[in-house]
Amino acid sequence: MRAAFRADDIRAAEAPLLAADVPLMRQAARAVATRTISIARDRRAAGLNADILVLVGGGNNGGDGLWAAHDLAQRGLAPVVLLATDHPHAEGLAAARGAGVQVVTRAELGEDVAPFASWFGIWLDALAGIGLSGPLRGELGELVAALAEVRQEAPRHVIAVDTPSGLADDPAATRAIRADETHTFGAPKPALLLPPACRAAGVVLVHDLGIPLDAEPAVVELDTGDISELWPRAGHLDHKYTRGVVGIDAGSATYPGAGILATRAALAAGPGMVRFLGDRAIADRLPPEVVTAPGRIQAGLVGSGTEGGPDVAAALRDFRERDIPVVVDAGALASRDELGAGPGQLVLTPHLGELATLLDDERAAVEADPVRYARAAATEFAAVVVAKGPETVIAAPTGPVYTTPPGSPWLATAGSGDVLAGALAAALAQFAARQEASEATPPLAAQAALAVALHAHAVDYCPSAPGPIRASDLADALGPALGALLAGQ
Ligand SMILES: NC(=O)C1=CN([C@@H]2O[C@H](COP(=O)(O)OP(=O)(O)OC[C@H]3O[C@@H](n4cnc5c(N)ncnc54)[C@H](O)[C@@H]3O)[C@@H](O)[C@H]2O)[C@@H](O)CC1
Ligand SMILES: Nc1ncnc2c1ncn2[C@@H]1O[C@H](COP(=O)(O)OP(=O)(O)O)[C@@H](O)[C@H]1O
Ligand SMILES: [K+]
Repeated sequence: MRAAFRADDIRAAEAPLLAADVPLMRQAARAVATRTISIARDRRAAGLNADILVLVGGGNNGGDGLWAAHDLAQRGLAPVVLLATDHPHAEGLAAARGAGVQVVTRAELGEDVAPFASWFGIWLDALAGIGLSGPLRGELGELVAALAEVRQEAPRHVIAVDTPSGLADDPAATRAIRADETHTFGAPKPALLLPPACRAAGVVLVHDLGIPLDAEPAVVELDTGDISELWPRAGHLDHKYTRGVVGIDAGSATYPGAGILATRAALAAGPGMVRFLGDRAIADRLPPEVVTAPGRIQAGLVGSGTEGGPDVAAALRDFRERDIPVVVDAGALASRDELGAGPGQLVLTPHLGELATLLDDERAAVEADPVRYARAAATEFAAVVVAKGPETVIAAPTGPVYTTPPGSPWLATAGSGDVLAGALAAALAQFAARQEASEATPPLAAQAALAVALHAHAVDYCPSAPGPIRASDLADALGPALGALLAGQ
């Protein structure tokens, strides 16, 4: 699990340590310098340009950069500082100069700043961190835009100090120099874990520096370790009804496969029973352990492989009236009258195009800020929204936004969403059963995130991995993937 916190919360958590003269900046700089030395060594060994340019802005983020330059110089390297401010961190600048670091100012370079920066194979981006207020503006904004272009021209290694300058709280911010790695202090910042900004952060390495954070996280990223820890396990005294019963009404004459895939996925993801309550013709094509008789269920799935319509709306209404968690997928998302406040807890699973339709907006606008739209839909429909895309974000009306490490792009295959829908319903049924037994369970959005993480992890268990996968293999792979995680592998 990784949790990201808003800049204000990190600043508040740092304050007592700074008041006690804990040298946070020196520790941050040392971590960056140590990593930079190893990158420089590797690049030199590979015959690549290993000259180091430290981009320095006016706040403490620039201070980190200056102290890193100092540390690098003390350890025998020859970094150059590009000072992009008239108000540099005074102590840091004195230390860097004292260690013999060459300092060039933005003003001296004028129009030549881009060609100058292009001479260097390694950039440390210490222009701005969590002190950023709003989107990058003015000269700093122009500099970042110019350097972002240079960065694309030739392969070079960019290390972002705390954040790629320009990114902090807002995941929709896009003006930044794309980093290969981001060394972030205290805790990740929201933009480092959420799309689309996270694509500019590269690998995010966290140096906690002993900063104690007890605010509510803005973002929680759940991974396979959390599945091992939190996914319900069968206990000695369990029977099939205490392990969770899933009800599925999915598939149609046009798309029968979706009902089959969702059901196979639900079977593989660990519940005590799966009831298929949809089209009889589909039921005849399901594995023998699927129960087709009606009866009690603890979570439902409706809509995969359908185009909506009165029957789908009626199925959704029926599931809701049972007052259980219900996964609302594909065609069922069009049943507007059945969404919104009422009995049962809804988990909507739109891809970004469906999310745009749900909110009567353009797909491009949703792609530019999926988190905001997921939250808006969660609020409008009083639901958990699983906004599916290259990165999937999960939002309830309040509380942290959940996400998972990005999955393999091979997940973008027809039927993959049906598999996810089945896995989600299976997860919700199992957690609901645990809740009935008065056990503590994670919030619904976290339960959904665990299913999303399992879906992505199962790619590795498909027979064709690491190559392209088929959704039916993915459905079956959920079982071995989950089994290995529960066994602690
Ligand atoms: N609080 C601390 O002492 C610690 C802070 N650390 C570093 O300090 C950073 C925070 O430092 P600061 O609060 O001084 O701020 P930053 O250094 O992040 O940013 C301030 C600079 O950005 C400029 N700026 C702000 N908003 C802008 C905008 N919208 N457009 C253009 N320019 C803008 C300001 O004029 C200023 O030059 C962290 O990100 C981290 O790197 C670390 O050294 C660890 C300890
Ligand atoms: N580029 C990508 N990288 C990783 N995962 C992706 C990518 N594109 C799509 N996915 C995932 O694949 C699944 C596709 O679901 P969906 O769009 O509903 O497809 P379908 O309806 O064909 O099953 C979602 O879980 C989504 O997050
Ligand atoms: K930075």
